Amino acid sequence: MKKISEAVVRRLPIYLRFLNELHVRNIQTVSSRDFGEKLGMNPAQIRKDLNYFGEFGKKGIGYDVPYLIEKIQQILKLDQTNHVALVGAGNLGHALCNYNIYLKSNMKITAVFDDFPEKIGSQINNLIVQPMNELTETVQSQKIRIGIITVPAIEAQNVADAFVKAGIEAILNFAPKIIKVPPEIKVHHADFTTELHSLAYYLD
Ligand SMILES: NC(=O)c1ccc[n+]([C@@H]2O[C@H](COP(=O)([O-])OP(=O)(O)OC[C@H]3O[C@@H](n4cnc5c(N)ncnc54)[C@H](O)[C@@H]3O)[C@@H](O)[C@H]2O)c1
Repeated sequence: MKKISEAVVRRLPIYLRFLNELHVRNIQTVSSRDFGEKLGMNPAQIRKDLNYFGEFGKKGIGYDVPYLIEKIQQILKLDQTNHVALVGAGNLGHALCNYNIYLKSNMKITAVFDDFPEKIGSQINNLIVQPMNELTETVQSQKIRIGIITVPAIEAQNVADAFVKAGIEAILNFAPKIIKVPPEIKVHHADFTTELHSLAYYLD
């Protein structure tokens, strides 16, 4: 398969969410024009993105919604179970764990860790906050491959190192700090402040 750019990979979940909305409304087919209109995107871009993975659309008919959902789920590996570990059971960590109920059953935060003694053993929904010395064992026993960092910036690198040591393959980092990891580990930064700052550029 051709090398897929990160921009394409980042658009696929947006397509998937839109397709799931159509599916809930029992809509069976969608043209790339409708697709583009609803998402505020260029239909040619959507066709090009999907064509990287195969000929999913039919000329004059469009895309079969359930089929495309299945295909995008396979491409994104959302047809597999993806357990996620979160480190930092503070304000943001709580909010993300509370969001768990909106995530599909095969992609959920299944373990949460903190190093503050008073937090260890406390409960967030159905998750019990575990001590950091249980990270590696839990990651391995639950086959966790994705880690989320919600600790203060100054601690983010330590947590990233602990994740790497535990065998995590991808990290979503909410701390405003660039973390260094081996090249085979994929990191996404969810940076609230830089998002706001770059939006400010567009203000009159
Ligand atoms: N709260 C927000 O709305 C928000 C938004 C965007 C980004 N962030 C970023 O997310 C991070 C967390 O923010 P918060 O408001 O939840 O902070 P918080 O202080 O409420 O929570 C941080 C938690 O991390 C734990 N912790 C600290 N060092 C640790 C370590 N080495 N190992 C394990 N646990 C450790 C602390 O005990 C605490 O429970 C920060 O980097 C912050 O800048 C927060």
